[in-house]
Amino acid sequence: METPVAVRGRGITKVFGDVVALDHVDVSITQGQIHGLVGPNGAGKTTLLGLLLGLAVADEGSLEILGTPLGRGLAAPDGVSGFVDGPGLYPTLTARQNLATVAALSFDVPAARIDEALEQVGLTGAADHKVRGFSLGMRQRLGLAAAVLTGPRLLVLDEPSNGLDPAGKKHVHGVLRRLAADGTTVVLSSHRMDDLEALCPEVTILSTGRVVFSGPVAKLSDENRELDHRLRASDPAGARTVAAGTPGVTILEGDDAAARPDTDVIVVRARVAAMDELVARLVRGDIAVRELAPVVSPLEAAFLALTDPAAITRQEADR
Ligand SMILES: Nc1ncnc2c1ncn2[C@@H]1O[C@H](COP(=O)(O)OP(=O)(O)OP(=O)(O)O)[C@@H](O)[C@H]1O
Repeated sequence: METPVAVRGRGITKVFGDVVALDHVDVSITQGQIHGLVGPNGAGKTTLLGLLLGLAVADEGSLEILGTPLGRGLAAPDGVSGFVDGPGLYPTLTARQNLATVAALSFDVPAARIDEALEQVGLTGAADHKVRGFSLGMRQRLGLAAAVLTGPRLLVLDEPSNGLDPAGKKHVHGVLRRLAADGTTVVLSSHRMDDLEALCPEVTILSTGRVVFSGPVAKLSDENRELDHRLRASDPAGARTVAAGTPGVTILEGDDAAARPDTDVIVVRARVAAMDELVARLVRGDIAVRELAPVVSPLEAAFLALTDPAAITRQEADR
């Protein structure tokens, strides 16, 4: 059975003057999932999210949202809400009044939903405070409350974790996971790989308006790519000797190592098979492995490799 999709875009192109913000983008977003959009500055993430929200219209291509092809008019498609470039809030109104203005624009939002939405994002205590005094993280959470107020089936969020402290981020992640578990599709952009890895089973990586990857995060783990790992062992000097003698393993030194300033941590670069061999040799040598963790995650490594301008130029030359 075909997986139901909430968003299906084919050949989407959007041009601003002589800037091609989106260049024949194909994207499919599975219903009821949290889908991450990632890319360097200017890659086209906000432009794509804006199209999903009906804030702009593509110059070319087709976009189907929640089973309905998008027309040429500027209007939020039915069942879609969210924000780009930060949530639009009225600073002189309270949090509750801000949500009431959103509710007033929609016929079917019961007043009780406002309190529920405030509670959902952890702002009950600040409900009657003016937004003017809110921190960036509080504004982000209020923006999320406004977006969920109408019970959207597709939630579109540009950098929703921006400005959130660790507790706020955990709270917002929980809200998004619960929404997805209840069937809402969430599309969000982020520059934080750890957020995307924690939340998104699937991601789309954009680079200068083009899709360089779209699909399950698990598919990005390329066992043939060398990855840098931090290694902390019970016998640091012994571990260094074993690593130096393991084929396919390089010990990084100095700035390349990007290690914590601990003296007992070494940074090794290897493919998965060589890393497995290193661990086996350490264990055979009675050296306990206390920590072995990638310096950058597989998603971040893939992101850096796929959006590297030199790699993109090579791919274009190969076409
Ligand atoms: N309204 C506009 N007018 C002119 N150029 C625009 C407009 N909106 C976007 N662009 C350009 O389109 C390109 C894509 O911009 P976009 O904001 O979508 O990127 P982004 O991936 O969201 O970047 P960031 O990570 O910096 O937010 C950029 O070169 C940007 O300057």
